[in-house]
Amino acid sequence: MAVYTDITEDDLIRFLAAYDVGALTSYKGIAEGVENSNFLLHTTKGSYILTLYEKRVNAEDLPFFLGLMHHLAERGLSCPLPLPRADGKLLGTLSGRPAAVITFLEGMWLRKPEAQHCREVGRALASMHIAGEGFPLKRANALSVAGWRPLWQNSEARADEVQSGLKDEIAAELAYLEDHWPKGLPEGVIHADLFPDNVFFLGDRLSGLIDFYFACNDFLAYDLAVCLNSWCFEKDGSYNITKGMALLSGYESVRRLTADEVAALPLLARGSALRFFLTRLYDWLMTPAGALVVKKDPLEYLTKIRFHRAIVSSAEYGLRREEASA
Ligand SMILES: Nc1ncnc2c1ncn2[C@@H]1O[C@H](COP(=O)(O)OP(=O)(O)OP(=O)(O)O)[C@@H](O)[C@H]1O
Ligand SMILES: N[C@@H](CCO)C(=O)O
Repeated sequence: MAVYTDITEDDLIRFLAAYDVGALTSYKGIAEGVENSNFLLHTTKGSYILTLYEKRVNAEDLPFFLGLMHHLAERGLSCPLPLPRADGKLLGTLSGRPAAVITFLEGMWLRKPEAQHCREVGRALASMHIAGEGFPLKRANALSVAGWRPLWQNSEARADEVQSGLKDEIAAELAYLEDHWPKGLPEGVIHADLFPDNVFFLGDRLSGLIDFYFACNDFLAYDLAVCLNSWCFEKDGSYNITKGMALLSGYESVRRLTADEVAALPLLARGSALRFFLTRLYDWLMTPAGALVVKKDPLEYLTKIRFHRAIVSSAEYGLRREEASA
């Protein structure tokens, strides 16, 4: 359960006095997520999410994340909105953490997504890329290729505790990606963490996207690679090409990939798999015993790195186009 910072009822009531949300009737910690502390609030006016921003969120980046949610919502994308305080600010402080109250998005995330859901996610991702155009703030991707080596250096010495041989394999993978990382692909605002637990559905209809706290400016196709990794593999580690085809064709029904993006997809997928491997490995090794969070398995992403390493052409992902075999 991701509640790193606890709150008291008295502090919460004082904090909520700055918002137009009515009186608090109940609240509870949310047993999901690994990054921030989240609470579900019920008040006399409705339901809200309270988020306390934790370790990986730099307070200076919060105006980017919160402003982006407004920008996307104004352009018709379904996502939660941070509520303004009486002083007009979107952020306050609670239990010593930056904190925001966010509108509650109806829906559930899918534990077992199918191909039709992958198609919906592809469409929503491309729509987000288009809706993000014109957003004036910028934020570099701290977890792209330049950020991987410092992350790796924190866990490298203990990597073989998780699996023998890991230290050498990841060192070689990282060096390869640093040397071959693509340049000059189309860029824009990306979500960067659009896993199934960040996409809500009502029945089979996608109802919205949440958790914009890794959003940044980077290659648009990198975002698609994150989704290929998080939506199109089965629990046994196998790639599901039907889901891959659905995701890619859903994306391309809204925004067509350029030939360069198609050619770069295997590398981007490798890089994205390494990024999640590295943050998971770090958390696996460094999260103190007893923390109220379910740690995620880094080895799931080692399997994906190996899969992408063997890919020769994006056609193998199910991208049915001439350029895919270029
Ligand atoms: N706006 C919202 N409306 C409804 N539920 C929400 C909303 N925001 C968060 N939640 C609930 O809180 C859970 C955790 O939220 P979120 O994914 O933002 O946390 P996180 O710690 O940043 O997670 P992650 O591990 O995905 O980075 C979600 O799975 C969902 O159940
Ligand atoms: N979506 C990430 C957690 C948030 O960074 C993962 O599954 O590793």
